Amino acid sequence: MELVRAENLSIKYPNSDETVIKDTNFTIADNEIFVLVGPSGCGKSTILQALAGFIQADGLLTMNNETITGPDWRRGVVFQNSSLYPWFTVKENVGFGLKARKFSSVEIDQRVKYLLDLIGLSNQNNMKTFELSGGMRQRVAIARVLANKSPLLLMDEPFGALDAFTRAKMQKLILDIWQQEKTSIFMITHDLNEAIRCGNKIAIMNAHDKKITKIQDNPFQNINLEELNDFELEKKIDNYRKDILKLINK
Ligand SMILES: Nc1ncnc2c1ncn2[C@@H]1O[C@H](COP(=O)(O)OP(=O)(O)OP(=O)(O)O)[C@@H](O)[C@H]1O
Repeated sequence: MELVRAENLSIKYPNSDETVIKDTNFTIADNEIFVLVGPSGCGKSTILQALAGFIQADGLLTMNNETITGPDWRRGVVFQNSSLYPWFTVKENVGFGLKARKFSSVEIDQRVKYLLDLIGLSNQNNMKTFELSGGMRQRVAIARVLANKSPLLLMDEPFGALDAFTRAKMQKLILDIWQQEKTSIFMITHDLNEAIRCGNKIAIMNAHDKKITKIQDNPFQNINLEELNDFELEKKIDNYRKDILKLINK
């Protein structure tokens, strides 16, 4: 089932005459991980911001056939350095959105407990977030968004600030979460290995066209390249990566 549809989507920032995105088209299906790659400054975050409802776009942009007109709990956003509430505990940060939406404390406790288990931070539930490592903080940011049961997660370079080892663990976590929660994910990354490990679909932009120029199915989802011991498969993935790079650098 289709969740998001963008048709002839064009975007200008209110303070500028420049058209950043011009006539782009894409759809995101239910329970799909849609990864967007492209060179710096091509407009990836701009598309994410329109999806989040932070900026207005021309053309059609719908979720569940409703035009996106502003931010909404159904679209949860995770940034590279998501700010948590430093004076709140891990548990309070994760439950914050549900409290604001007036869920009962029993419901909040249940959901928060489940999510802390899922992200592997049950033992840290009473820690203040300034006491956590960068990777732990990003896990809390993801759980905070998941708490709302948003059907769509929007992630802008969510692991960009993390070391390679933590990053690989976070990619696995995202895949686990996606399987458990059946959510759709729109993710921006600069890391093609990350795109290949996480995406069902890989969407590509280049520096000139101001649009998504190609969307392809990813035949290699869930393969951790760090642990790969199959030379033939490695070669295939390498060629696939090179093809994507060609389109990015076009
Ligand atoms: N708030 C803003 N007001 C005006 N122009 C902006 C604004 N934010 C971004 N832009 C411009 O829009 C274009 C696309 O920026 P955007 O941040 O979407 O690119 P990006 O592909 O996400 O880049 P990066 O990979 O470096 O994060 C750039 O030319 C940028 O200068």
